[in-house]
Amino acid sequence: MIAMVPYLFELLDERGRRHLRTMLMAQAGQGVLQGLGFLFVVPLLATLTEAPVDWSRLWLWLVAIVAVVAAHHVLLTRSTSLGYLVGTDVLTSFHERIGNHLATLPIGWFRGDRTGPIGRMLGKGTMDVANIPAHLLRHVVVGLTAPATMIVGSFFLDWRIGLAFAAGATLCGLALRLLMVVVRRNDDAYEHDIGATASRIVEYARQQATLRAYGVLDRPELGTLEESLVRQEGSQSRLTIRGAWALIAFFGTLQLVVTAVIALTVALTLSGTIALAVMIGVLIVTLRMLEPISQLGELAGHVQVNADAIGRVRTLLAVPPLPEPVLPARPSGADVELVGVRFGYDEGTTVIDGIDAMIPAGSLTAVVGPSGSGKSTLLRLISRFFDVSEGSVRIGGHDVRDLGSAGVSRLTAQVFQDVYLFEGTIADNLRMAAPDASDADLDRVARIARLDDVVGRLPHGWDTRVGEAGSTLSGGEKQRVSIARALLKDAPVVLLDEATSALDPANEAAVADAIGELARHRTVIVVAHRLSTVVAADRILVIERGRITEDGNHETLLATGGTYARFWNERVRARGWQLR
Ligand SMILES: Nc1ncnc2c1ncn2[C@@H]1O[C@H](COP(=O)(O)OP(=O)(O)OP(=O)(O)O)[C@@H](O)[C@H]1O
Repeated sequence: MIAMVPYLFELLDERGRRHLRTMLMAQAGQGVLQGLGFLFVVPLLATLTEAPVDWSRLWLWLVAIVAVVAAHHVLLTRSTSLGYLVGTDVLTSFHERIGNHLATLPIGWFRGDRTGPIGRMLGKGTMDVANIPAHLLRHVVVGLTAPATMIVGSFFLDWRIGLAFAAGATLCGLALRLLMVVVRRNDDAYEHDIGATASRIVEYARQQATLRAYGVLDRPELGTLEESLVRQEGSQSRLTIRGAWALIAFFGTLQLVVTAVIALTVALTLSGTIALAVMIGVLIVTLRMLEPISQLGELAGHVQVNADAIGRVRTLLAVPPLPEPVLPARPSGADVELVGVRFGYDEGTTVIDGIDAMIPAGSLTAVVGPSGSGKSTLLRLISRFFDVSEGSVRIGGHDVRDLGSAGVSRLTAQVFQDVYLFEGTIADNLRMAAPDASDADLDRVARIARLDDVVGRLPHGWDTRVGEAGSTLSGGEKQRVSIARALLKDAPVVLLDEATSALDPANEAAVADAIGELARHRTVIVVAHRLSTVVAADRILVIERGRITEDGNHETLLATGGTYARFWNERVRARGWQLR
């Protein structure tokens, strides 16, 4: 239970840590004072029942009790306000830390099934963690320190009663531990199922068009959304039922311990071992001890659920980021060199199988090859979305690992197959690449990327909102926005993954012109699917099964009569057929 405290320290910044430290000390003080307050009742009662009554001693104990109660209230006020403060610290620092960390993770980490759990972690997860210092920790610390003080104090009353308390506390501690283990196991399963359901719901909402196009409501190979919901309900009811049984076991143990202590105290009184006043005092202490311990039991489930949320945040923060150089290298030029590059997404698999190529600055290189041969993967390695398993990717004479992520990002601009536009206006989407770009800059790149006629046609021009993921624009229009964005970034190396989907002739011509413009003063490497792009390239690399099998320009490769010639002939045939 208390193990989560070091994790909170670990996750907070210096200011938050200071607040947490003071809060914990105030809460521990509160617990000790609560325990002492009840213990002081015993000598008070003993003094009262003496004949004659020693008034000065009686006053002394009364004053001691009043002082303890007053000090307890001061600490209670302080720790409560600090609890809210630390809760706010947690909320503010968490989103920042998680966000910063996500930005450093390899792109490969972001799989589709991670959207649900990340969303839940950033929403409910951070609220759960903030709840620990704001509400729960006080009950945990007081629930432990108050009984501990009473147990230590009870040894001064009578060692047998002290021993009985200590044995009872051990039993209750074990029952509490069992309760937390039960909650943790079942909560892990519940969180897993709820995260999976959240991912499915996101997919279900996003992919409605595809699902309806195929006349299906769901993807049966992943199990239906309904099945996910049923699984989630199942794990939720298991968590509730098993948690309730463990709680009943805890309270049963507590009642047993209390009954045993009361029976022992009465027996000791009847045998004349302890005085009647001590018995009454012990009974008061025993019954008062019940309150913080019961509260601890009732909250144990919540504490465990919230501690699990900390665990998940820690697991995320422990995912190693892409290594960054201490002193990033400075590139000279914009040529791209691949030296013995090997790579596989998963252990034991090979997608890129030893590629060597020198791509000079300012050239346009087309990469062609069968589907799945590794073309897009090559662009991802040049962008350093992943690190190579062997060999080296070099830009401007330096390994991308020595340039660092920021360096590679400055040097490269990407235009991907699946263009993703962010909710906002067309202008916002372009200014992502250059926040300070003027309206004139936007107009300039729009003309080059043939985006100007799209902007001119839309009712709100640059201020037209593109909808979530650019849903209000056509595929060709989105590509033009994406090319304009890359132009605005003005990076010396442009990596372009041409969409495989066919564009209408107007869009195709516009995109081809835009690529030509892009290539004017830049190193452009394009995974090409269109004849117009391939034929315009200075050089063509044919990739098959992760290797370069042909390397040359259009005429020489066509003359070779190999894979490229087949690719060319097939496309020409397909095009001719289309036109007829
Ligand atoms: N994120 C990923 N995780 C695991 N495997 C992947 C991932 N992305 C691609 N692959 C696999 O790597 C291989 C090469 O994929 P890649 O996308 O580079 O091919 P491609 O030549 O660009 O294909 P296409 O022309 O169809 O886009 C394929 O077998 C693919 O299944």
